[in-house]
Amino acid sequence: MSSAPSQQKILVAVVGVGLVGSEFINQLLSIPPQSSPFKLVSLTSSSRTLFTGKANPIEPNAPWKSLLASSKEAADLKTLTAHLAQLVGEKERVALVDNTSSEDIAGMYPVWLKAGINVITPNKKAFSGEAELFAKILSASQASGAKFLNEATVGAGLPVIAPLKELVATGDKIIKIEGVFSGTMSYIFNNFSTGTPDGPTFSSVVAVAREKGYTEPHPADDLNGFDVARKLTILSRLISSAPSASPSKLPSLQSFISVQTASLIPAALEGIPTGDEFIKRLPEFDEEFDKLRKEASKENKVLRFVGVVDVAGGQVRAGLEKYPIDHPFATSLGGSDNIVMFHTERYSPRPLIVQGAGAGAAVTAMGVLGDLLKLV
Ligand SMILES: NC(=O)C1=CN([C@@H]2O[C@H](COP(=O)(O)OP(=O)(O)OC[C@H]3O[C@@H](n4cnc5c(N)ncnc54)[C@H](OP(=O)(O)O)[C@@H]3O)[C@@H](O)[C@H]2O)C=CC1
Ligand SMILES: N[C@@H](CC=O)C(=O)O
Ligand code: NA
Repeated sequence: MSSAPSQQKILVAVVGVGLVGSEFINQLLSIPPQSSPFKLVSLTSSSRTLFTGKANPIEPNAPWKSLLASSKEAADLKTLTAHLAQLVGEKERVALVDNTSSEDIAGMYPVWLKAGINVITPNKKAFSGEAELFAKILSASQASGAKFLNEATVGAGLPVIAPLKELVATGDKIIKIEGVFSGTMSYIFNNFSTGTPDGPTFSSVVAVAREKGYTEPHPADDLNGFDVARKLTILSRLISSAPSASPSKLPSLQSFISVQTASLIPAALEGIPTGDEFIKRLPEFDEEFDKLRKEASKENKVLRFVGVVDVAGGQVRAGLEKYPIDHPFATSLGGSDNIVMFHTERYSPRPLIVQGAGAGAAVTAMGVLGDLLKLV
């Protein structure tokens, strides 16, 4: 019996070796080499690049951190692009994994896709930024056939993008998507608002969330709701740009700034430069948040910071809303969980619900590696 012809391995270049990037590399290298469909050929940090070429890929037990740190090649996207484009020219399949949150790297996606390099990423910037960049990404991918996959941009490793693509591609009609999309906001309101009129002060919950590392270094970067607005932009554009999409009432978003976002930053604390000062002054506003909690409790409700893509109503919005104490947003969330409800023609009147950890290196890297496996 003749054995099946061995498949060409996909050559992988990683840009960004921080929290998610390092975990991603470890998960990738933990696939046994004999069964791995990948060869890791390049690593780039903010200062250095290591390019091994396909004959000499980075092996599972290689000390990749020190190899990268001691590389003589300075990080330079032009050179990296040339290296990778040359590999594609040799009829190899190449994937670039962007594990940064950099706008500059996001701006390179059209170039990479045009060159036939697949792009995999948890970085929200390209898909939630200027509409022109997103349009360039779509047309570059269509022209070359190279794919861009971004499951981990919404709900980290939770399946959100993939099921949404499948619902739309199989002809279901999305009526509304609503959810708790921010791990940080989830933690804050799961602890602040439990249905009772009293509880810990808002500022103390935010301070604990910061100590536990759930918030950005400057908590205003979570409380402004922009992270949620970016995730909603990604979902909204996915619905509108799907090949099978029919005209919808959804607004065309110029960027995540176009999302109606109700920031939780008190006006007097707008623009405070440091996280420390912000945390120090936040207690001045505890009474306002306490009033909101009491009002919700009177109605037997809790407060949750949610995002809504209301396709039927033609609205994309992020903000604080009240939910009955027996609603899944009140009963089933713990820690920094995300929850996403898809209300569709088929999933009606009961929605399709996805729930679980929506942040953290292990689950985010899993989402990225899962996307990479979709290329195989
Ligand atoms: N952490 C999480 O739970 C989740 C994260 N994400 C997304 O995953 C991505 C990575 O997040 P995370 O790992 O937590 O963040 P980190 O800050 O830990 O890592 C980002 C890394 O990118 C590097 N970097 C920045 N600019 C460049 C550049 N031009 N070239 C090469 N490397 C660069 C940074 O290097 P340096 O430090 O030297 O600047 C840093 O090591 C982000 O887009 C984030 O939004 C998505 C879902 C959940
Ligand atoms: N800061 C984000 C993490 C991933 O996007 C969150 O709070 O959900
Ligand atoms: Na996801």
